[in-house]
Amino acid sequence: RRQYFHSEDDGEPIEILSFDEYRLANAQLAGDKLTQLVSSLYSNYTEDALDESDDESITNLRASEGNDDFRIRWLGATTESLKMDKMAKSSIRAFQEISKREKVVGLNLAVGNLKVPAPSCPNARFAPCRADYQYRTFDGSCNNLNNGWWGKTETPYKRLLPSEYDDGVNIPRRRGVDGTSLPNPRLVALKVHQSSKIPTSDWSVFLVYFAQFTIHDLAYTASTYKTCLCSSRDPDCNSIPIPMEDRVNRDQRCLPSARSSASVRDFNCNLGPREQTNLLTSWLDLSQIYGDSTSKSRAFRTFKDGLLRTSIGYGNSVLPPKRENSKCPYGRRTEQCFMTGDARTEHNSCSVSIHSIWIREHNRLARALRRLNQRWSDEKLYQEARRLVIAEYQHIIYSEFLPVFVGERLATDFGLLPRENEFFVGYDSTLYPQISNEFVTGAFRSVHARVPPVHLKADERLRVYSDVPLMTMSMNSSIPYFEDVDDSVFGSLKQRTPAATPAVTSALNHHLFEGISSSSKRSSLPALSINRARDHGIPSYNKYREFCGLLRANTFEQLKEIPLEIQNRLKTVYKSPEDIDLFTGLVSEVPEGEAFLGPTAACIIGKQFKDLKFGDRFYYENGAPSSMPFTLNQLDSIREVTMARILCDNTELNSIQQYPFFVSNTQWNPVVQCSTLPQLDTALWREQPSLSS
Ligand code: HEM
Repeated sequence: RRQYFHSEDDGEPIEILSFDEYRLANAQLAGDKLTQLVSSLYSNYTEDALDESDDESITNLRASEGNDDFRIRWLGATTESLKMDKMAKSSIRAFQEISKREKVVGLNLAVGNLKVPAPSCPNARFAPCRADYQYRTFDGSCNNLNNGWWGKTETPYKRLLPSEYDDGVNIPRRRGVDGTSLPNPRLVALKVHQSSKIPTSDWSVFLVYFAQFTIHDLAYTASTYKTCLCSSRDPDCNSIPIPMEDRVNRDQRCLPSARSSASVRDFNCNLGPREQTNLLTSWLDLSQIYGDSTSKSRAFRTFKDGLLRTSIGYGNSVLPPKRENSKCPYGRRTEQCFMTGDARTEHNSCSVSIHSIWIREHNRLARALRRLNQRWSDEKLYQEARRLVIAEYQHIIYSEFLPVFVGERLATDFGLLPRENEFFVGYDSTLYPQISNEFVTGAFRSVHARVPPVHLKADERLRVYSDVPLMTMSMNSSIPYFEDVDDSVFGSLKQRTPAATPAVTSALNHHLFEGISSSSKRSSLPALSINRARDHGIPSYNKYREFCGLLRANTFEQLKEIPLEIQNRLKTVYKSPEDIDLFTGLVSEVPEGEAFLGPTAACIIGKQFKDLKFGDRFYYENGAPSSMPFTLNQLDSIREVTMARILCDNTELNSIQQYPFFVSNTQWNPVVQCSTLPQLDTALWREQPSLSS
């Protein structure tokens, strides 16, 4: 049985009873009495939560940002996510109140079958779905016709393992197995994630930025939207004190960090410990391009011939539309920036370019469809081009990206590889498709350890002409207007990623946000990631080893997937393998065979992409009538599309290596002429005249 500590009473660990165990132990409360008690208390608290008028954070948010939804999103909070935060915190307070009243210290009412009473239950406010609507909704709702909110924006993450908060429900994980404090996250960043000279690999840096592009489609964790000073006692602040050993940060007292916003467990009204909200849709649906609400999607459209809005950047390159009359998210130069479905796109020039390439692909296909189907309306052209671009993107994810990222063996075991012919028949409407908390706070973040310190730039003939330090090419929204961003993608095709080690490059480990943050002098990305997972109550790495079929280690020596030298580094900060933080453990592993990531990260990611394939009614290979399938001929043609072809069709490249996720070599990844690569046969989308016309 797990042991927890009460927030007010840091002394003795207490045992947590599940709801059913509690019922058994307290016969006088058997039956409905306890449920009634919860309901009445909960209603008191949530009535408060639903009253928006006194909601300070929502008012502040609107006051500071006006009605600029794009900027508000960038800040990591929305009106909905802040409302949910309030409601979830009310439910946590109700648990604490009940546990106090019943004088059962540590009773975990969060475990069991207690329900949020209507009307507070989010599902009670959710409109029914239309089964006959043939396209994906923008906010991801109604993909699953029985559970319309699954995969929708602003819904909770799921978990692979139960949360472990310090008090069982809310306070960040902060103690190890022996009850003493876990190591300071910044100390772990210094001792384990210290950068050193790292060998390179055959994977290209393009793989790293394609991964980032994917996460900008899948997950963005809602924040409590607090400005945290080092002296702040706000429970939403969870800043990291500076350890004595930290010479870089002698001029500041902490690395400020606000907690992620709280969420209830799900929309079916089940109560539970604190969860976190994903602001984005769970689906692989290019929501970062098309927007994740109907209103946002409209801001990206020209409403003519199905085209997306664009702007022209340096060297005549086609970029996302410009942001008018609004503050830019990042930058030392903030006079010009643009508008995307996910403002994190503006993180660096490589992701700006990848983003623009998919917008160009949409417009390329919309024009081709228009040539074939003169009578199609703007709406039809837009939706059909959107459906087709999402299909190409999903095909690249499942046929090229995942076999490299998680390895061919795991991709096969999880059933991720596309079929060679015929339709896919595995759609499972009972599969819960939410992004998992572990995927976003641990596994996908492990790519931070593969970001190189400098970035190559190359011309369209793939000739490298300069290298740029990471921090110069990132966090500057105006870059696309004074340099050709596509050169960053060309450079990334030529550049090798650092090999898999726990080292995180100095720009991210020691100089994050330097010169651009108003609340701190600088920060540390691995320290923030470790701290974030504790904020989310994510259990230790060792438990995920077991979850993924690896040995749960009793000693550091049993961590066979981690090299001896790294085991020794881990021992300098952790007292037990049971305490190792998820991010730190994942990046310490050596990848198996051909995989880019270690076995535990690959397992968490493989499982997620399985859910996103088998649980997505609109998955491009799905042949069921309810998915509005492509014809088999169209599907075969989509299966010909490759990452290389997309890059050729939408940039100035005339030649490229066959597999862009690897740097080129003469044996199995030669540079080939674009014209030799297979191409989508758009003629298959010519609408046949119906018999009646
Ligand atoms: C190139 C430089 C990069 C910078 C400066 C950067 C910076 C950041 C920052 C500041 C956070 C939030 C940390 C927190 O407070 O929890 C974050 C989160 C994250 N980053 Fe990066 N990152 C970079 C590259 C990447 C890449 C290449 C990937 C590829 C997969 C990636 C994946 C993620 C993920 C999955 C999260 C969590 C997102 C969320 O929970 O909303 N990042 N990154």
